[in-house]
Amino acid sequence: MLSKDIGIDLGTANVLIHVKGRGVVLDEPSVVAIESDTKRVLAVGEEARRMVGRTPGNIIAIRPLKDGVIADFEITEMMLKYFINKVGGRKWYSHPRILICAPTNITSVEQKAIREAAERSGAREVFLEEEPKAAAIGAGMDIFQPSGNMVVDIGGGTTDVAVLSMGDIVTSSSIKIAGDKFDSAIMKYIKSKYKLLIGERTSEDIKVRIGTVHPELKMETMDIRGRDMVSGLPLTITIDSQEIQEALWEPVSNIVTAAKSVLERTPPELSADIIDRGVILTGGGAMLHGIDQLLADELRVPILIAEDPMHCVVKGTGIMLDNLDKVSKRKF
Ligand SMILES: Nc1ncnc2c1ncn2[C@@H]1O[C@H](COP(=O)(O)OP(=O)(O)OP(=O)(O)O)[C@@H](O)[C@H]1O
Repeated sequence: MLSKDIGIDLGTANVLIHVKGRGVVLDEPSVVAIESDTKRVLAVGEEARRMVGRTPGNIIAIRPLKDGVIADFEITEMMLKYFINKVGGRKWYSHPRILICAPTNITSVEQKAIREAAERSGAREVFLEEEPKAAAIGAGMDIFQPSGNMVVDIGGGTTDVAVLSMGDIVTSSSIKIAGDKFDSAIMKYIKSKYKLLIGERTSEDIKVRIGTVHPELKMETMDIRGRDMVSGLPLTITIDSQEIQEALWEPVSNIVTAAKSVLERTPPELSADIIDRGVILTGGGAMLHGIDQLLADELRVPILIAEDPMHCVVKGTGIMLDNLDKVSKRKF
């Protein structure tokens, strides 16, 4: 029987679960496939993600969290319960405490829905924490000292920028521009330049394989397939990293602006600490080629990519559960 505490990163793109003593035990896309007429759930997570853009009319693959908010909370609840049961099964009878990092901008109604979903899955107590705090802790920062630590967490739906000191957020900004917006910017660019329609998964693949925001550092090409808007037939074209840099310019400059605005609002003593320690990048978007170099050029402070950036938030939830007396214990 398990009585372990569990930490959950309920992300727009991925859900990760950390169980005390076992580490990260689940890492799956936030996708649910349902039959549209009966609303029957056909698949959750990786299996459902493989269906995105490839389903017949009566099946839809839904991403219940979008742009950092819960777009469909019934499905979110279903997904959350499915994942909690998957890692604990019937063994959760001794009721774990669950700490969840959810998108920053969720409403109190959505918070309640998440709490109820977690409770119905067997939680004894449910805590909510802010994502950038967990990201900073999971990246190895000691945010409990009276000194400045800055984190930029680029996820799927939101980018959270925060300066933390003495266990709390001092200045922050959260914008709905992150990995998903990068993918749609690539789709839009290819549609307008080549009159070629590509899907979400192809676009993400392009970003990960040849995408860059610093063209001097990378020049690769890739053949991509889609549907020609003129003939309506399948077509293959070749694109390069410089074109992707052009496509990503707008969303990436919004992230630079958000980071600058946080620095501008940071008290000078804390700014000095940030110059010494550097800014830590977390989230999947931290792996976008050249983003560290670009931010270093623009912000004129050292930028470091966290080790294992996609696991920082969930690792942070694990550490916070061990130190519940130090964290804010925002039970919701
Ligand atoms: N190598 C890579 N290069 C660029 N982007 C990447 C790479 N690997 C993953 N990503 C992107 O990272 C994003 C997912 O990151 P992450 O799992 O941290 O987000 P999330 O926590 O689910 O989202 P949010 O924090 O907004 O709720 C996706 O948009 C994915 O395409």
